Amino acid sequence: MNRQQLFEQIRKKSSYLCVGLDTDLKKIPRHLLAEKDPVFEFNRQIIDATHDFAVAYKPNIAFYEALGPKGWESLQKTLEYIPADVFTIADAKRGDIGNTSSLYAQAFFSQMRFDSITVAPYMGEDSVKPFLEFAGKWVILLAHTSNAGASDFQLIESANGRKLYEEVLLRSQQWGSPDQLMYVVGATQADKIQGIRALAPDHFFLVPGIGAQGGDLEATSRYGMNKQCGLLVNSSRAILYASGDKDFTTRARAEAQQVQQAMHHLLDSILGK
Ligand SMILES: O=c1ccn([C@@H]2O[C@H](COP(=O)(O)O)[C@@H](O)[C@H]2O)c(=O)[nH]1
Repeated sequence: MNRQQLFEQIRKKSSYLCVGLDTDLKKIPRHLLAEKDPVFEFNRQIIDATHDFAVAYKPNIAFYEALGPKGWESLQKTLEYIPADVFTIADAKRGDIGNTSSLYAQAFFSQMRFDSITVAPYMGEDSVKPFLEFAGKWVILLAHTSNAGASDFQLIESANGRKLYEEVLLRSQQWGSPDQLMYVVGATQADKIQGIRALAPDHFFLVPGIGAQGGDLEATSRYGMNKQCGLLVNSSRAILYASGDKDFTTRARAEAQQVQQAMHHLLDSILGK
């Protein structure tokens, strides 16, 4: 899916919601554990309940890897089940020396056919480039993350006065265009988003941190939106585990719809109808 198509989906659904598929066997409703593949069954029902409010799904790969071969199988089945007009993100945070990165890219883009993958930028250009060589695919580089530890390294200032995350944003723009590169920018420190948008005016941002982490959707949107929206705002636990019982799909749907409604108003008020 290219940038224009992504924007068209955002306009069509009046939503820039990404539902995070962080499917945890300890948290899904008990009755699903009797299914042959409880993880896929949970995801299938969540996708059915939310896809009209979501423009992206983001399985966090850790939740599947942790289950061994069965987890990879559930992931593949989930990916195949996601409707073709919905953007897919492998939240894998990969990145290694070039030849290894090439194989990670092959795994997620050729074998598994995700639209995009999250990549850690800290091994530098040669670790990111192999992902960018896949035509039609997206790299989502970690820039300013939503966790408390983001300040440990990302806020360190170099001699030129730039913080590390600013350096990531500026340098990486020489490696790929806004048609293939997005950035992870956490919603938990909305005060930073305006400055980040100034450094990367045209790129999409994947924004985790609303919902369970308490980030601010309104401030994120007001400071972070560009003329093509430029935001995919993720919520995982708040939607997936809105109920741990048999009504989990109804509650997940209501939660996703509530976020979509807020996004609908924000899109209208920031971008116009
Ligand atoms: O900076 C980051 C980068 C990635 N994540 C991931 O997003 C989701 C958030 O889940 P919630 O349940 O909505 O808090 C999860 O997969 C994280 O690993 C992030 O939170 N922050």
